[in-house]
Amino acid sequence: MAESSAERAAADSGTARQQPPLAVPASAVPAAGSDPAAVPDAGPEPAAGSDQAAPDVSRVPTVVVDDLHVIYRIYGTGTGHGNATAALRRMLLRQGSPNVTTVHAVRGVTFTAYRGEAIGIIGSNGSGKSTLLKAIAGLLPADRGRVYTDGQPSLLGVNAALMNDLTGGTNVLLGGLAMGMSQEEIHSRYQDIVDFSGINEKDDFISLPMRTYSSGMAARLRFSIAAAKNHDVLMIDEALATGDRAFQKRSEERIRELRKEAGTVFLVSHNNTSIRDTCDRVLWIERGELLMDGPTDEVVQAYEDHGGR
Ligand SMILES: Nc1ncnc2c1ncn2[C@@H]1O[C@H](COP(=O)(O)OP(=O)(O)OP(=O)(O)O)[C@@H](O)[C@H]1O
Repeated sequence: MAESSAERAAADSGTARQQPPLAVPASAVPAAGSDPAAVPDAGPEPAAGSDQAAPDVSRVPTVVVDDLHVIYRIYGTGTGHGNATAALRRMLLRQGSPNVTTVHAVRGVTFTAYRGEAIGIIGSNGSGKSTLLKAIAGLLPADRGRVYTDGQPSLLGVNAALMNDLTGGTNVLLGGLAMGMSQEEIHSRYQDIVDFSGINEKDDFISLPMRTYSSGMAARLRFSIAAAKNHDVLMIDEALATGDRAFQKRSEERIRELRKEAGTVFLVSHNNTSIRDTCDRVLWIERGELLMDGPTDEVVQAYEDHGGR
């Protein structure tokens, strides 16, 4: 679980602490499962300290990520014996644990996010963007390092769980309750949420079970539910890529509003135009490392110069 109160953390650690300069070890190995061919290239050589400014004490920090490492452990690899029966048999025979493969998905990432910022996270496939968001949301434990957050971050991913057998309308109610809204609040926002999603534009789909929705429709509804509430920290994983252009425009507008309402928004996307339109700061992650952290134009330009799309 992510730890509480970035302010407390910043105070504890004396906010002005020097963040370690970014170092890309020469021995850096691509994380298993990532596609090295898809990595544009090693990217710009990060100048020590140039891309990770010291925390700004004049603004309110909402998320502090300090030398974060996340490692996935995949059990039973190589043997084909990863199921429960095989595990029980091994226990009964008092055999050791099966082979474990590790994937070091996030490697020493450090940054501070502030209230009012919209931060894009870019990088090639398998570079660690979603893993970083999940770790900030407290859904994955840190192997090393720390994450401090202000309030409970809400992760809105294309895989965010709603109940497929329930109607879109019931999911709006459940999603709202899960986010801590009162029944009255949900009822008063219900029509806005449905209209924003555009689910009912062609027919009364909101009365049908979500399993009848296309993946784009489901993603739009998830975004609309999550965006109905003002979040301290809202994290969006690729949601904008799923809707049509009109929905993307509405989402971008809503992200701008959420920013004005003093939250912090993280957006993971492969759509550089969305990132440019929505974010004022961008983190470029490659092979689990933070390669660049700076103003959107500079970072996206560098990413594109190195073949990123
Ligand atoms: N549940 C998991 N178990 C094991 N390895 C995983 C798991 N999820 C992701 N990985 C690995 O961690 C690394 C980072 O994956 P992640 O999904 O964070 O990348 P990403 O940058 O979000 O990718 P994409 O842009 O393709 O969505 C990859 O090498 C991936 O194979």
